[in-house]
Amino acid sequence: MLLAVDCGNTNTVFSIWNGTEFIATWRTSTETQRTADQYYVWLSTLMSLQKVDAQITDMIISSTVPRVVFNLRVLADRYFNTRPLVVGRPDCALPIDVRVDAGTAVGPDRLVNSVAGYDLYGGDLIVVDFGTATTFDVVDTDGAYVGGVIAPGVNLSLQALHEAAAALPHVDISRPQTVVGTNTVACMQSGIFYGYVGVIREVCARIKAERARPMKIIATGGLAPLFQQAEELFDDWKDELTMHGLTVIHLYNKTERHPE
Ligand SMILES: Nc1ncnc2c1ncn2[C@@H]1O[C@H](COP(=O)(O)OP(=O)(O)O)[C@@H](O)[C@H]1O
Ligand SMILES: CC(C)(COP(=O)(O)O)[C@@H](O)C(=O)NCCC(=O)O
Ligand SMILES: [K+]
Repeated sequence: MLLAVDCGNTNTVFSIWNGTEFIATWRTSTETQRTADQYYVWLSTLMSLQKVDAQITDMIISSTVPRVVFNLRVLADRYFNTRPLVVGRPDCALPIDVRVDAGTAVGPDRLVNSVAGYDLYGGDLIVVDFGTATTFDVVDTDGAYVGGVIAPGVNLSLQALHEAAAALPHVDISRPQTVVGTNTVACMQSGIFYGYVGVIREVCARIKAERARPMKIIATGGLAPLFQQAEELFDDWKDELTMHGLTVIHLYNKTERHPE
């Protein structure tokens, strides 16, 4: 079975794919100090607690944090006796083209999202991912990643307000009842929530205008449903989009290529 690892700047998600479906998904905070042995203790404990009987034979990693890749490689080698595919490295082929300025190291999560989006929805897409940063990935008609937009993440924006202004508390994102807040928390929530609705609308409208064609907007990340339920901003949203992309890339490398 395949262990797919999606490491973002805030959280790292591990999912086990049996070839047809994900049989387990676990999330831990991303920490550059965590060793292979620590990952394994955590993972094997959860597997036995939830009675997940999986023989891991393959591993694929997407990481926006380069420093964690070394320890994940050691995890693969020491505990699963396999050499992991690492998205973005030359030996991990992608089923799509990447058409950006020379020398640009595109975030692997964005490439994986583009692969997943193209596989599920076809070309001409905008994939919006609510992570530490909010990213907009533009997928061409033929599935190529052709660039996008990086905006500060929703929680990052709330945290920045709190850290920079002595009188502003830490607050969680939610949709305020009214745009005009009558207390500090409601004012902050309104600024972030409706500000973000504006960011999403404006960025997507400008991408569509710039590319002069109809495009589907697909969202992923924990905060996608909050925005979708409130404002109908997306054509669809999919929780496990990045994980799906990892399975597609793994299969592509297993079947389409014969590297050795
Ligand atoms: N369902 C949710 N409700 C509220 N906040 C969420 C939810 N899912 C994720 N978040 C927050 O969004 C931020 C980014 O989450 P995540 O998708 O894990 O980012 P990354 O992929 O960059 O690690 C984190 O601060 C996390 O706490
Ligand atoms: C934009 C990102 C920080 C988003 O990461 P995340 O929010 O998933 O942790 C990541 O994709 C990244 O580091 N990108 C490199 C620059 C680029 O994609 O062009
Ligand atoms: K992400």
